[in-house]
Amino acid sequence: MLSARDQFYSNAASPAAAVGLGIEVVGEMQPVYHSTTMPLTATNGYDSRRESKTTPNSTNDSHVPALNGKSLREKDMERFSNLPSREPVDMEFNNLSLTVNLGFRKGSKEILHDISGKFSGSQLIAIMGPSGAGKSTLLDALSGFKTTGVDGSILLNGRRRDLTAFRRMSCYITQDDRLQPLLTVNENMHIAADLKLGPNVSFEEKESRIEDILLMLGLYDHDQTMTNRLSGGQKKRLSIAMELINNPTVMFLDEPTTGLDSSSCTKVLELCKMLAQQGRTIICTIHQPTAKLFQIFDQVYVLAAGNCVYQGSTQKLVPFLQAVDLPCPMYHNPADYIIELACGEYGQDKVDTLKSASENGSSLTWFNNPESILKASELMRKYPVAKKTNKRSLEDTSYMNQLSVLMHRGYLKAKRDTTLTHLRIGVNVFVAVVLGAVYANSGKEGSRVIDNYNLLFAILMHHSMTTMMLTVLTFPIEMSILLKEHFNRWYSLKAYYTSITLLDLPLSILGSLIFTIIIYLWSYQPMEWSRFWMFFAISVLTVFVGQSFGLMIGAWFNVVNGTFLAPVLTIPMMMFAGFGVTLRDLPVYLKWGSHISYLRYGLEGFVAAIYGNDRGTLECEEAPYCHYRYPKKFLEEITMTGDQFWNDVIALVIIILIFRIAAYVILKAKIKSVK
Ligand SMILES: Nc1ncnc2c1ncn2[C@@H]1O[C@H](COP(=O)(O)OP(=O)(O)OP(=O)(O)O)[C@@H](O)[C@H]1O
Repeated sequence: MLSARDQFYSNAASPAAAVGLGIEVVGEMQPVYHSTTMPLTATNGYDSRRESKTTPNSTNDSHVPALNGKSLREKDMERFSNLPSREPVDMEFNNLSLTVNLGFRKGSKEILHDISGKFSGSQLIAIMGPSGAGKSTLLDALSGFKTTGVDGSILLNGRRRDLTAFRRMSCYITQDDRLQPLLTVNENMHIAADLKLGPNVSFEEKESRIEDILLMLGLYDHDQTMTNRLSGGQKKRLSIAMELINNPTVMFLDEPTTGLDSSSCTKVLELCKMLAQQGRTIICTIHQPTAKLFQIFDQVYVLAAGNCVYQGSTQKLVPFLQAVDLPCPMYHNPADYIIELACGEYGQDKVDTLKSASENGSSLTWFNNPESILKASELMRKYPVAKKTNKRSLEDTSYMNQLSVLMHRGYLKAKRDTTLTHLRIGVNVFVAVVLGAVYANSGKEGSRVIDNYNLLFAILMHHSMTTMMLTVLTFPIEMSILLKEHFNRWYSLKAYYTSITLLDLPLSILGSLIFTIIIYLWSYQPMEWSRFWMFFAISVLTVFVGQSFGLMIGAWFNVVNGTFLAPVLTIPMMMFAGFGVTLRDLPVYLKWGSHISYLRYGLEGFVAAIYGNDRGTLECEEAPYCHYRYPKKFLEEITMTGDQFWNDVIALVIIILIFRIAAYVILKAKIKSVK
């Protein structure tokens, strides 16, 4: 058999050119179907126009794909009875271009070049194109995920897109499934329902909506399965299911079929098709669909290096290619062929031909029933101006509801991730035992004051470094989920941030308490309750400082850079703490460092707890010469006064607040920069 390229060149001049998928075009584009292959027509494909005109209760299912032996619509339409129906949304964009900044002094780059297009309601639309053509960029621009550098107009039902209102009715499903791995399908669905529907919708109503969606998406039998055990296709369907809870009208899916086997691809796309038939506008990017998958779409929008080379129905792609004298070779998948053309495999002039034939997306000629497509002014007349809402927040539920649901989710995650929970307690016990064994009784013995001082510094490093590194390593993983869920309006950044701050408190306090009890008793620090609680307070505050510092780094950098930076940035803090070099001996031009070093305040606080408050003479049982029998002498030597405890506490609290606020600002900026 000839290759597509050979067929292309041999067919180009042929009077009766053969085109793909068994459709032969004879003379004036009369399709003749090859008997051995399936023709791509409205009779057995998807006639989206007919679909969109039928009512949800229509029983005309002859052309609706069958899933598990039953017609999709027959089986599933009524299952969505719990989702209120919505007006379909027609999306139109004109002269859309998107430019990205390449960085300082590197200029900018235009990725989308003045493209136009029209995506009608109740349609499943594919944005296709070779790698790097700009599919994801177009999806980002249309969904509002990217707003910087976007030029041109985007209309919804004929009116200029109001991004806030649009985001309330749309959702974005990312290519990678950003799901909570340690929650079951049912738990994930309930969390989504609680965040999106709030406490005013009864549990029963949420449950029945979840049941409907899981049944429809074929996940009902897996509702008790942990998400990390789901297959790729099931994860994709769960991502869709969670967004369906609040019944979006427009859904954007970035490469929903990537990484799935052909059967899962078909299932996911058939599902999208059904969702479209229910009145939604479903827009997917797809790399190069097989002929079977290609048929499922109602409409395709093909990009080549940021330009539109075809826009129209799937069925009309072959006639379009024929019309522009680039007939699809016989037995060749038209989807493959248009991608090959878009790649420039047949020459750049062909790309230009396609671009001008499709008028860079302005032409509606190749739509099904182009004459029935409403113009912007007609759409404006048809759809009244949407009611103005005074609600300022994008989220559907209150801050308190978001916070309590996120706290519940965090609790479930901590309960499931027993390894990490046990590890955190275990590490505290282990380090306390090791240090206790090394520094046994150093707290009461006058001849071992320096040892005890070393112990205090070791404790400080343990508290700050373990929590800092844990946050640096785990937070970036959470970031991707945060970006998706926050964009899809599940919760505000404020609610998320408060929840992660509060969630960690119990474990941090418990870990510090266990550590403090072991080390305090084993190293025989002064047996006074007040000193014990002072010691514990500094421990907890150091843990919080380490965590906040880690959060700041984790919010800014990825795991690799963060893991490198966190310890490196700690070294100057150690230097300025007054350990090794006393604060008195620090060069004048470096004195400022001691004021910003949280380790200095931690160390000073520990020293105040153990040797401050006029502690009496120390025992000297182990050595005849006791240089530091009098704690005051030791304090003088390390240039500390021992009465700064409350100042140290205040300084640590201020540093925690500064780090926390900085981490929040970085997170906010990061979310903005993605746009
Ligand atoms: N922020 C950016 N800075 C520089 N170039 C960018 C940026 N974002 C996208 N691009 C470039 O824009 C082009 C289109 O990218 P996009 O991710 O939209 O392509 P795509 O069609 O989705 O590709 P793929 O199918 O491989 O995912 C690519 O050449 C990409 O390198």
